[in-house]
Amino acid sequence: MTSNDSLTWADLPARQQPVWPDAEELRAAQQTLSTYPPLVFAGECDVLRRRLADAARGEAFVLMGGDCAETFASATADNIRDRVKTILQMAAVLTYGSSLPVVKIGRMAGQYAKPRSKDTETRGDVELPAYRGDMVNDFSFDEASRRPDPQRLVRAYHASSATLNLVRAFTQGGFADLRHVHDWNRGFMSNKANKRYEKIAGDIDRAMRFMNACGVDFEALRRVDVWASHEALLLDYEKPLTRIDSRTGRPYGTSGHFLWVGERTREREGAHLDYVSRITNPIGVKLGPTATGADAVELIERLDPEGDAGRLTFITRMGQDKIREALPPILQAVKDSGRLVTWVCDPMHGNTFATENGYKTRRFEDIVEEVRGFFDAHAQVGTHPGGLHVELTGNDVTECLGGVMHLEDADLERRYETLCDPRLNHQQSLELAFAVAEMLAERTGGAGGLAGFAGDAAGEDDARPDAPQG
Ligand SMILES: O=C[C@H](O)[C@H](O)COP(=O)(O)O
Ligand SMILES: C=C(OP(=O)(O)O)C(=O)O
Ligand SMILES: [Mn+2]
Repeated sequence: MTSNDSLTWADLPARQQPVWPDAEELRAAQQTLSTYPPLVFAGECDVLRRRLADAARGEAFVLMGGDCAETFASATADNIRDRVKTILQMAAVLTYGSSLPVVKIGRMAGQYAKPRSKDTETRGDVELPAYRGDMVNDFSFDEASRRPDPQRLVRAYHASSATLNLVRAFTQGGFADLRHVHDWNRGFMSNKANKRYEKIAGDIDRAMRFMNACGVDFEALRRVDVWASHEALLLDYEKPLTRIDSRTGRPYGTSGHFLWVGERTREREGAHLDYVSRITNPIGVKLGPTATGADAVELIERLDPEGDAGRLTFITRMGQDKIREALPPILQAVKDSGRLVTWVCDPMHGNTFATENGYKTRRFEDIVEEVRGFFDAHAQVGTHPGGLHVELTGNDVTECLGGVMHLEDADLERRYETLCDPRLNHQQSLELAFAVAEMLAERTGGAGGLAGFAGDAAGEDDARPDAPQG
């Protein structure tokens, strides 16, 4: 990777950017970032692009998950480990159910900036700038905390670097080896979902011991790839971290392997689409219910002109009440264009609402219903449901309603810790993986173990609101 001195950027309008109070402070922070080493490397991004191409063809399934908004304070070893473990557990369940490789991507090591519905927040008679993520300002509700501070761009780099270092240590050092499938469940509060997980882990363990006895070499399992992704929202952060790959002379965003453009910043003439059109990473664009088939085809022509499978992922976030109408025509238009993209379902962002007691939340059952609508839409059109994008944590928070614990409005205040959107807790994340594994198994013919898996579920968890049809 070489410096980005040769890169020039068009001066285009960018939505959702903070108003930095001091231009000189911003310039200094960007200068600092431009001297720092890349967080990820071009060759790694290329490998991920090939994995995403597998998912586009229906030969792999993507699991992307992590906080809505990472915070500097929560970038602790325990939190990062528990999030990685949750993703590994979900991936094991999905692989078990579908017999497909799962491409594991964290919403992690860079997810520090947020688009907001309103520029300001009012409490009582005080109005202050909205919290835009730790990369911009602090959540505390006072004037000094909410002032955008460019030094936070530099802190975000260091927090991302430390997070990525730990993720790499966990996943390359043997911790993510499938032979530790039981260990990932340790330390979590005992609940129905992880009891169910234990059964699958037992099956996987037995299969591994059988294969070991047959002389299969498991060394390759020691290393697992967990990639880093975030929304490429703050261009003042992304641009100084964009570098030229010395092998190919092409620019890569080096703040994360996979970068996406959000629903609020995907306007045609804006700086965000222009930015991702210039980098070589695999990229995503969120598509909400107002997107049309023509929009999708236009995005493909602009962002993947070379027709490079795995380059472009559409992350659809329609809402469970809209997906069955909104998604099929988009899938059909893309199919008719003859182009291949990776389709990923974000069942979170179209299903957010506020409770009477004032919490922003989502219902677990709505989330499952949107994924079901996603699978049905793909079955109807004959395209591949390529993956799942969720906001989750490994902690036992109470932010989303429902699930086997039947969390209700009154439970939310117990552990509502997110600074932006409500996340699935550990148990709800596993439950979702079970539900999606079944949808995948129906599609792929599934693993031999799936019949028992569905049977177990019906017998043990008949109280589950999303009880799978055995
Ligand atoms: O994750 C993103 C949120 O949905 C987005 O930031 C909007 O949140 P808000 O409506 O609370 O501003
Ligand atoms: C803001 C987000 O999503 P969207 O752009 O789909 O609203 C998000 O992923 O946190
Ligand atoms: Mn969010």
